[in-house]
Amino acid sequence: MEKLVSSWSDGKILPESYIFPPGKRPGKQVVLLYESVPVIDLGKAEGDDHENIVINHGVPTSLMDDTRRMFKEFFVLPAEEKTRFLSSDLCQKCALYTSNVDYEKEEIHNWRDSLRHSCSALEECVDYWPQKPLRYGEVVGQYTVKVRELGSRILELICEGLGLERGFFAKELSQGQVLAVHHYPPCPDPSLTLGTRKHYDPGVITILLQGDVSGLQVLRNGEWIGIEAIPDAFVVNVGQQLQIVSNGRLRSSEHRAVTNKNKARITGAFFIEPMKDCIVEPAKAIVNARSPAIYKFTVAGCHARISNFGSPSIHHLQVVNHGVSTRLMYDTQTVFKEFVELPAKEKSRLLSSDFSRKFALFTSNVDYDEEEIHNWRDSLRHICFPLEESIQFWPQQPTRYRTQEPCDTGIYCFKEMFRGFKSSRMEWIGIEAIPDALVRFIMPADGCIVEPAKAIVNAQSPAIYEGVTYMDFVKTFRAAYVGEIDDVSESYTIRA
Ligand SMILES: O=C(O)CCC(=O)C(=O)O
Ligand SMILES: [Fe+2]
Repeated sequence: MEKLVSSWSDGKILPESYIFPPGKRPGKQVVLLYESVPVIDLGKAEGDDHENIVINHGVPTSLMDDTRRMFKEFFVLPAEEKTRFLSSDLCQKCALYTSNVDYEKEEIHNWRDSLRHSCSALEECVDYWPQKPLRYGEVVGQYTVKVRELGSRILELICEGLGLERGFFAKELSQGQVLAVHHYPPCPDPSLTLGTRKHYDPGVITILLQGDVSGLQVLRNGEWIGIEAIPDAFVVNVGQQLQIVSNGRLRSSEHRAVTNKNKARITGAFFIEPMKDCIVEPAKAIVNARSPAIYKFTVAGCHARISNFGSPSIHHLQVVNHGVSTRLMYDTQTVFKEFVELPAKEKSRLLSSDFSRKFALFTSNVDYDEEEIHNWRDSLRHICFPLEESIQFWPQQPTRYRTQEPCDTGIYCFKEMFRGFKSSRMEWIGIEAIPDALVRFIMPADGCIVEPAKAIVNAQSPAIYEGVTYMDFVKTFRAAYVGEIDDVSESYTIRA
């Protein structure tokens, strides 16, 4: 067993075995902090998938502080006190190791030491935990009980969101509970190494206590984004086995931890996992003919990677807990309905098959005259962005259609829901209202070049499509629509 980083590092030398290859290093660039990690306020119970920051979580701040103190006191103990826990066998009830348990096999090491112990059932494990500092068992014991309660509440919310019966996760799917305490000593050059290399958490959920030093980063759209350390908050990660159980509706995201030049960072990751041998599979209640299972079952103990039936890409998402009030959604539908019920004369003034207009009411499709068979629908389509400029082109009847007051308007919700897109390249936003359905499109601005994102294209994964201006893309799209060409994406595929 190699020595702990903290027992040999003087903070000045970074051995070669810790230097990651160029493409895997964090580099020197400043990583943006994630501005909008969804915050679950358990006073209000809202959230979404991936990472969430949880506040009002019911774990007393004093207990969080005491726990962090215990972690710190453990790691500053003299080396000989810690030696007896050294082990790379994760089946041990308590193991202290450096980098990873497969230190011997890995080429490059993580700049960290970790203490990992099981927490369930507490009475059975606590005696195996460190005896020093003296209050470790008492304080960390209480902490794990509270975090476990928090985990149960979050899992109940997830049940509700997924439409599963209460208590779905309460038994074997969440009986495994493990705490990993990571110590990242100050590192001579954080740009060259990693504290925790990129990975997905394998379990159901992870409740991470980041403390007061940031370092956690998540991969979003090919870019690493930092999650700010808020001492009183937890970061909750969706694990890969929850991704399976939710049949892909909740997604686990790749993350890593970077090191810090001046400060030691100590974090506590509480993993809620299925019991070994428990069968993990898409929940039967959410799998049906329209939404078939996309994952095979796997046995928890053997779980290494998600086994996937088909393509891992998401084509459609259903969003719940989206922040648009039910009242507002209902009002929106009512306003559409009122529009549809207006006398034909009133609406005929608005008929147009010209999509370049800011507003068009049409039947079937804009190319009605050319198509052989029509769709059984009438549609209203108008631009929504920027709202202030486009709203004047919208229907004047019913009068509420244009209202911008929050809460009793038909359209305000979209402004709320898509606020975030204002600064992006996705400028052209249209909506189509069909009596019973509403479709909102978010599209690039006309001149915008649409191409594979540079950050995800590289030698191993070269671009498979060439870039195209959005305007040209629309022309090809229409040609495919009327059957002049077969497939839009084919037109832009780069041939070897
Ligand atoms: O220490 C951190 O910030 C992340 C730790 C982590 O991702 C893990 O233990 O799975
Ligand atoms: Fe993790």
